[in-house]
Amino acid sequence: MMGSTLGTVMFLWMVIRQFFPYFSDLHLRRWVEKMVGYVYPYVQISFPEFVGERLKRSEAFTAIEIYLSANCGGAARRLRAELGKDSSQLVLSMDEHQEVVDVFEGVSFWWSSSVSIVKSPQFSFYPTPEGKRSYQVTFHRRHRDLVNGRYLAAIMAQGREILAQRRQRKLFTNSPSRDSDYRQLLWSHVPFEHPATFDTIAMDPQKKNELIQDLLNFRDSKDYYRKVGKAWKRGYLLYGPPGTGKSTMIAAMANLLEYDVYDLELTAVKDNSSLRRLLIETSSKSIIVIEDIDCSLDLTGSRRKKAAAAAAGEETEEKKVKEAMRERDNEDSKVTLSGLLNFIDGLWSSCGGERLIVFTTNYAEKLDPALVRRGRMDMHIELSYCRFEAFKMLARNYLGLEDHRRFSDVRRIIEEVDITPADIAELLMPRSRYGGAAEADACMDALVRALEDSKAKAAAARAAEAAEAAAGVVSLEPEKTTERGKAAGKVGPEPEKTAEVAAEAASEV
Ligand SMILES: Nc1ncnc2c1ncn2[C@@H]1O[C@H](COP(=O)(O)OP(=O)(O)OP(=O)(O)O)[C@@H](O)[C@H]1O
Ligand SMILES: [Mg+2]
Repeated sequence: MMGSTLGTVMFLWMVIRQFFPYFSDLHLRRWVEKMVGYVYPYVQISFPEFVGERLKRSEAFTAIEIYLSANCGGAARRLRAELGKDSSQLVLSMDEHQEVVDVFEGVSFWWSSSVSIVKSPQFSFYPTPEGKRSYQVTFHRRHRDLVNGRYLAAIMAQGREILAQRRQRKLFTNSPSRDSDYRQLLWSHVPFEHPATFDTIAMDPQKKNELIQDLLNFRDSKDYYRKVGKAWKRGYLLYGPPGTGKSTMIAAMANLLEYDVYDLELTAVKDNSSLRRLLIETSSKSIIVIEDIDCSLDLTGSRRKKAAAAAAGEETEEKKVKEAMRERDNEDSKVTLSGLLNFIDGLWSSCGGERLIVFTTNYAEKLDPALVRRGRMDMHIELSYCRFEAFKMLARNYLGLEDHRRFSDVRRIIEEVDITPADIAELLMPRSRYGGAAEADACMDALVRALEDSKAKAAAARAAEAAEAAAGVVSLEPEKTTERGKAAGKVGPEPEKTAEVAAEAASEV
């Protein structure tokens, strides 16, 4: 039908050109278009692949591509295949110059894809595609309102949803910034494939649940943040000794919320404005991580300089050289505390939204209070040495053990010994591939031995420390020590009595 209409129009066109040769081309075209409008009631909308100056791929184009391949891919004769997530499945989409029909609320829409060859390749910094691809939709003009109101919105919504499911999450890191190259990418990325989940993290179960609830709440409270007028972001501070699972926890958070991870290396950032540029380039649904915040930023720089100046008189040569070297190292990076605070909750931090900012440190007490106050770091999470509940999770995870005869020994010792989950995990890793009960027994025995060892070592270290302290006190304040010795004599059991008790005990044996 469309063909016959077109034929009629072409015929009319030729007739018009013969009879009105004095019409200018422009007049003619306008007039013809008007005439065609009466006869040909169809409207066409075109969606080019690239829009804008930076040749950013149009979101509408991507959504349409996904929508069409999901809804009417079967109708097209020629399809294009790409490897999807995990490289395990093929994603099919309509190839160029194909036409399919989509029916929405009982109305037909003709979709076609086309590619026009770019004639003169212009000089450009960005890689230009070989041709300009676009999708066209044709529909009757009486459905214009439907298209504007519901049809395009439905396509965008469905396209986005499928894209989110299919999305391969990424782990980004910032490249060292250089002045000379404005076009270099700020972040480089690899696929994010860390397998950690909250099920495999050993920590106090109650704290873990609280954290999970907090994260899920955050993800679902877009409207709430809007209502109270806060930017949609949340800060977490993870602190604890090395090997207690801070980095693992970040991976688990990313896996729970399905966010991308931006691992920000502060020492590679030149100054505050580079920091801001990095922030702007992050997408929403992401976690921005700054590991070991106390080491990566000279937060106490000015104070240390003053202290150094005060103590300069007594300083040795060697100390001065060290100080100078550290100053020089820091010169490359001029990110300041106020720059970092602005990064976290300045005006720029609200662009995008749905972002977590996570800091990790081994020493929470070293950080500037301004950095960790509520509102900047909303939650402080301590990851600490392994206690019995956490140990049970590790035993279940690594050895599949719900219970074992050595659990009671572990329970007794582990409360007194500071051992990290990383150390325990290492001890519980089966040595052979097949595992089994004997393997589990061996692992548990090794663990108890290691726990006893470290308990003995800790006791020895404490004794040595006490002895040293006592010696120090003796050498510094001889009189006081003698007094204290006398006092101690009073508190402790009297010498004669002690001998009596010992004799009694010996006779009983
Ligand atoms: N709480 C935990 N639950 C399960 N596994 C853990 C836990 N803590 C540590 N591990 C294991 O120990 C290894 C080291 O942990 P991780 O790198 O997360 O420590 P960290 O706290 O980030 O240390 P650092 O302060 O040195 O960066 C991980 O591979 C992980 O398997
Ligand atoms: Mg770490």
